[in-house]
Amino acid sequence: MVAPPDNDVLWARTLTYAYGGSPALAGVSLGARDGEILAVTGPRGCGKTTLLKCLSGLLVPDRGEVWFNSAPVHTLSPLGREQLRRDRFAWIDTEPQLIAELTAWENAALPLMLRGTGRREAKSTAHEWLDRLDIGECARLRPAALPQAQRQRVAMARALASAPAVLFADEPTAPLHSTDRAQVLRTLTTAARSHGITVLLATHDEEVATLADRTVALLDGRRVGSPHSPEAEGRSACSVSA
Ligand SMILES: Nc1ncnc2c1ncn2[C@@H]1O[C@H](COP(=O)(O)OP(=O)(O)OP(=O)(O)O)[C@@H](O)[C@H]1O
Repeated sequence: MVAPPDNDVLWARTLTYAYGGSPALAGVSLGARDGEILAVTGPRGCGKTTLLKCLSGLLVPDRGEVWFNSAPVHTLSPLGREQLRRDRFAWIDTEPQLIAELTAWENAALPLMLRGTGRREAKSTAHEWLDRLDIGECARLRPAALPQAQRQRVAMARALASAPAVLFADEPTAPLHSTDRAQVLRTLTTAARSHGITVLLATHDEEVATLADRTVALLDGRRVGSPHSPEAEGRSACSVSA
């Protein structure tokens, strides 16, 4: 078995995935370093979402491996993957997925409380992040009372409040107005950098990708414009062994 490089928080080798026989990923390898913002780019349907789902344990690849902090993800049980997602990962979807019955701060605090953080501490952390994302005044409102751009900020606050090791963001600013997009993205990337959060950012927008440290481009489920194996990405210091 090939061991992942030490300085990669997330590492994947030759990921292959098909939906009912229709291929979505065909042998994608990559590594994400600790605290890095890595953009996954490519046209619609090229496999960005599927790649993020395989990396985060939402999907199990048909073939290939995923490692998080040098531990295999692809061999974990469904419960093990669920715990990993709850305790170490966060996800921001294109459409904000909030709980309608909860207020903005309760939504943002929920992942922390699910991990066992006390209500008072979770509330205070949630309020801090809502303030940082300029929606502090919406803290007591329910999602239905907020425009979509504000709901997406609540979803971002929820993801960041849980201080994940890895944040998966799937076209997170697509629903935002273009004037809002740059500011929200900058807030997101600045917050991730200052907290050492690794971000996997799927986007078809080249401008969004410029905020990342590095880009992995996909086309038809394959990597393009770069080596196909993470071993070939110039990381001789983290040599792998058979
Ligand atoms: N649940 C599904 N069932 C069947 N096919 C799917 C499913 N999800 C994605 N696909 C197909 O798999 C391929 C890759 O889709 P994926 O959503 O990963 O790409 P993407 O780059 O994220 O696209 P987009 O930018 O539109 O979200 C596409 O051909 C898509 O139609």
